[in-house]
Amino acid sequence: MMKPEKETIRLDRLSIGYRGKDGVTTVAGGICASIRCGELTCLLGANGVGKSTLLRTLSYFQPSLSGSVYINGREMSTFGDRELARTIGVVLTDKPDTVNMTVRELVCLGRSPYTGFWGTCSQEDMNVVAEAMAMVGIDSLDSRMVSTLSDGERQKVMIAKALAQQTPVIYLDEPTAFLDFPSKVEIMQLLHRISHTMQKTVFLSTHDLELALQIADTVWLLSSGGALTIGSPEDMALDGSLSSFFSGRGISFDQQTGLFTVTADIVRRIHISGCNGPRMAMVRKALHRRGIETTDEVLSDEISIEVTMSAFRIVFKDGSSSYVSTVAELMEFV
Ligand SMILES: Nc1ncnc2c1ncn2[C@@H]1O[C@H](COP(=O)(O)OP(=O)(O)OP(=O)(O)O)[C@@H](O)[C@H]1O
Repeated sequence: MMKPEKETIRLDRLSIGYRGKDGVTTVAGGICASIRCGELTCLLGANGVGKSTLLRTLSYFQPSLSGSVYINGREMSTFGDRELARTIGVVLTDKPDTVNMTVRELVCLGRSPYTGFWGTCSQEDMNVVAEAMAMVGIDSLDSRMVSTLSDGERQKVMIAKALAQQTPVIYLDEPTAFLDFPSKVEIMQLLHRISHTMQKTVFLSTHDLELALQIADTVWLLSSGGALTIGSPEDMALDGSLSSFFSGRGISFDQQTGLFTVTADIVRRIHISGCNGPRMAMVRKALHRRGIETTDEVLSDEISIEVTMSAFRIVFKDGSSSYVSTVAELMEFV
């Protein structure tokens, strides 16, 4: 069976960066990649690697140094302003200048590529705005002034504005920055839902690594120097791309759990036995934080720990033992 063609955006030997009076600074060069519709794609990379530069170049806010960007097979530079505004919606993290208006008025601005010179919204435009606000779940904020919104609420409003723009492509620069964890999850799930249910091409940059690895369909890892690795989070976990990308930065990637752990210098080893499960896992986690690795081997010169169904037992070097009920109490003996 033929796979459906999903490529919307194609980067062909794209070089991004800046031209200044002192010459050209290339942030990343020779990028060949594509972004697909009906998927959420997340761009990850350390501070300063060029995520915003790439997003600005793809949004046509800044010129590329060389190479091309194709949207549905057509070179981006051949699009007129209005046509581009009907094709790409961009959500930036900066607070909008337009705070002195209501939420509905701001979302209505998303209709500007379709409205006339005076920007007057028709009934049909208002229906699109209402639909966008409902999709994002902000109907109740309708007449609130934008300046009174929380960061999370404002982010949703900006996403609703992009939806009201009815573009097949949406780019977002760090949409989860400054949000509390549940709001980050909500925004990422919302964007995932939008990409899948509306068949949109959603591409965003983020520093929320674990969230991106759980929610993104495809991940782009951009390294300093401009090297780009692309794949599904699972394939990247299996082929070692994630481990090597983050190696040596105080975190390591656990292929079994698919999670990152803070790397600790191991200074001791302790024997642990008993029921495997969450209680054992939490003891291991607390020990790891203290630089202690657990082993099945009984070590004569160390205490050992037994995890039972209801308690933690510490066996001291002289053979005596004590029971405690919490991990914190256990750590006091370690
Ligand atoms: N206007 C500019 N002129 C020259 N260099 C710039 C300009 N804007 C950014 N840079 C440089 O380009 C590089 C990439 O910056 P960019 O903002 O794209 O990184 P980023 O990955 O988005 O970083 P962060 O995660 O910190 O937001 C950095 O070295 C930055 O200093």
